[in-house]
Amino acid sequence: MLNTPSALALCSDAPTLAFLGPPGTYSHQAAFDVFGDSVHYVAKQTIADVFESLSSELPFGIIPQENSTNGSVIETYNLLRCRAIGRDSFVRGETNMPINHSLVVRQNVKLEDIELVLSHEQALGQCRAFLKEHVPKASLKPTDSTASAARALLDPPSKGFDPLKTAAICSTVVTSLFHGLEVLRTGIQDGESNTTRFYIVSYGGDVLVPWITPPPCQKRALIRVLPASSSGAWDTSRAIKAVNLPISRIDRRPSLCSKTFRDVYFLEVYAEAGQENDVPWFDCVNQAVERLRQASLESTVLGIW
Ligand SMILES: O=C(O)C(=O)C[C@]1(C(=O)O)C=C[C@@H](O)C=C1
Repeated sequence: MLNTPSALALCSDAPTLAFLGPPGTYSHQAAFDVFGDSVHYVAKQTIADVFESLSSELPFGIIPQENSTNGSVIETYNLLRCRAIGRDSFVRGETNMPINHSLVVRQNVKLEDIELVLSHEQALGQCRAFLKEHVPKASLKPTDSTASAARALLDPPSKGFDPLKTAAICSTVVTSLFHGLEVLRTGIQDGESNTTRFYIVSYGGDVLVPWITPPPCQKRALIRVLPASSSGAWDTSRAIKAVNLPISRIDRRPSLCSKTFRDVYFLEVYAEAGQENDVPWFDCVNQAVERLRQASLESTVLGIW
């Protein structure tokens, strides 16, 4: 659980880590579980800002990747298309966190007053059934993060909505960080075991990640694959055959190139239990990349961990 005052006790040479802010987001809590007092936390406004801020001065970041109820975090996969990922910045690890959402309001606001619900689009998607049943007439408005939704409730009404008729979906932690808010309902997520997986990213592939407890070596890799511009239609089975490693997930996003439906694919691969020690994992992944190249598929390793 997040424990913000301890951040003050950091030694000055601790590295910095960017997270989706403001303080009190789930990204902040997930990072704190993994890094505790071993990093300085730097809040960023959007997930894109987390990626874009990575540099030798701000070498670490945490980004939400997938939720067990609502699926892939689209914003993250859109950013993983960027050339700088796999060249300057890399995925270095992962962490899972159970997500328990609350409906938070300004003090004394009642459920029947609510006409608008603010939150990150992932959180809105994870609470669909609750919203339909309890505030069916309320409009839903996506915000940069769950904690920024809560903070907006403290803004004056001039911001385009009335905070006395608005609720935020966020963690209960925000009520101890922003005064004047209270929890109306808790445990409002649809999935029984609502969990979000986060990627830990770093600027440069070699910089030592300051885990408080180093995770066991997982032998995973994320590979971005794009059909070569000269090749014909994309054939998923060709890529799967060429990779020839177990694939735990495949994501697909528009590549934004001029050729219609020439999408970019993200393959997360892993080492089969028992086969880990035959060939070093790093070599296995590079051999897969070479096979993809031979199959006319342009690929980039976005991370090996
Ligand atoms: O808005 C936050 O609190 C976040 O950290 C982002 C995020 C996400 O994008 O998935 C993280 C965990 C929850 O799934 C909801 C929102």
